[in-house]
Amino acid sequence: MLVRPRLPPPRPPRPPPLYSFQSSLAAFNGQGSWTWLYTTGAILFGLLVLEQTVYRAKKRHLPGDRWTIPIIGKFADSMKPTMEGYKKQWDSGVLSAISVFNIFIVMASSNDYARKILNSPTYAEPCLVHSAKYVLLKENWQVVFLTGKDHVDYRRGLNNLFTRKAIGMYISIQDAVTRKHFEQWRKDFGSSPQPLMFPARYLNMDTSLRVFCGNHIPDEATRVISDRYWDITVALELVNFPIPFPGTKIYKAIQARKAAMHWLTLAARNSKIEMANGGEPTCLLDEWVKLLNDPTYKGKRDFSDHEMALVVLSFLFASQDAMSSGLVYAFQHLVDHPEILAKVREEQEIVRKGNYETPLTIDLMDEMPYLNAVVKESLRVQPPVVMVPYKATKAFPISDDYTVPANSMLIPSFWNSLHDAAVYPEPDEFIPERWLDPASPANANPKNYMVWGAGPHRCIGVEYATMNMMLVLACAATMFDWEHEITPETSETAILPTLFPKDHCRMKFTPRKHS
Ligand code: HEM
Repeated sequence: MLVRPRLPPPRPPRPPPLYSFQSSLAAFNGQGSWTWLYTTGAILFGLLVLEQTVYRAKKRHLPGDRWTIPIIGKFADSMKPTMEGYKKQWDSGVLSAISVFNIFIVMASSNDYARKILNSPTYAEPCLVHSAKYVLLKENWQVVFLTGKDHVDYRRGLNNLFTRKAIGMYISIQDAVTRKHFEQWRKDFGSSPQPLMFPARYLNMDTSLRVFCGNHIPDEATRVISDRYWDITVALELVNFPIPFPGTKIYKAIQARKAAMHWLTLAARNSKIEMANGGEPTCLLDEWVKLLNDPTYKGKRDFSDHEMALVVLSFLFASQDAMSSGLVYAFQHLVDHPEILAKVREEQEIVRKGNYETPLTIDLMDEMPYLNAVVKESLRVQPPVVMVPYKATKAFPISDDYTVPANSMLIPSFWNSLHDAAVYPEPDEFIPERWLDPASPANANPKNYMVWGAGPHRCIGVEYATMNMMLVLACAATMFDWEHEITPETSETAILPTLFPKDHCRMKFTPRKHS
């Protein structure tokens, strides 16, 4: 008998796969694939045309590339900025346009336009690079980096920390810290030229921390914060990998900020305890706590330890790189102009009468107009901060024929103001004498001197920074003979984004013998 094999029941038909590589490949050979390709291509093309159209509509007649590089714009240039590149941009027009990752940027290079941006708080406010909110903490924007009336009120309170009386106290701290560092410099720089940049940065950090926090933090803290602060500096470059993955610059900067905030918060707490116990102020935090405890003080309110630490952190952020740049270039200008260094020493001799061990005071500093002119001129020739980023909060009619579109970045730059030959004849030359004649074009045009910015956000630390630079130079001029090793990179500029000589200024200091 023939037995028929039993057939399995028929399978239900398989549902079509959601995605099949084979079927896609096959489809590519069919009609639908071309439609898909054409559509995608058309969308991409449309987006690229839209990008160019928007760029050109915003740029209008301003100088700048006629077409922007798709998506990235001038990203490559902003990764490796050079002074030559900046100068080319500034000289291309008083207002000029660029685009980076579709952020439309208007650069203002004339004195009038730079000042107009800084003095138009209803249209423009300071903005920081993307990484800043990670590095300096988001809540800093609620308490320190304010704008408008909130900023004016907050700043009024902080101005009390930079009165002449307070600066007088800070000078004695600056003097002691500087002399301590010079003992070390004697050993480190004595035998052969060494790069000055990092020792100058450490000196500045140590001085600032002692001025701000006094003895409320231990010595080890100033070293830790100083060493790790470099991670913050490099993370605040114009362009950085935007997400703080472990190992990225922003990640390292966040760790550095956490270390700094730990010590700064402790300092605020210690200062409050000491002032509550009747102590006399010996640093900026003490001055502040004492002011807040004064029942007649109008700006009285509670400041948490954390908020006070944030303020000190923002002072460090605003001062550390700029002060270090200013100081390194001041050394370089003076050592390269021995006749000017000789005049600084002559003035020191007259004012201090050979008594170089006695600490400097604010009254003695008042008697050093030549040294003051040296600092002013050095900062003019090589300004630490050449531009500051602002943002147009609404359409900003900056000139009769151009309105900056809302949300554009606006970058007032100071270089051309500070190198204007009509105000500073021989603008690239280091000539402190131009500040000594009250009728000189330099003194007659104070609005050109944009080293400290202008308007409501003008630097709060002008006197503090000037005094500190004068003090360091006064001590170094009298304690050491200086030598400078010129290298092929001496006259090249590193943009970090404050300016430094590319070779970090190689100096030798040997103890000076006084007759
Ligand atoms: C050579 C050293 C320095 C230079 C060249 C410098 C330059 C500047 C510039 C250009 C601005 C921006 C101004 C604007 O937007 O109009 C600024 C703001 C500021 N600077 Fe300085 N600065 C220096 C040192 C310091 C020091 C020592 C401190 C702190 C003690 C400090 C604290 C600040 C603060 C808090 C701001 C923001 C002010 C605000 O938004 O109201 N700076 N500085």
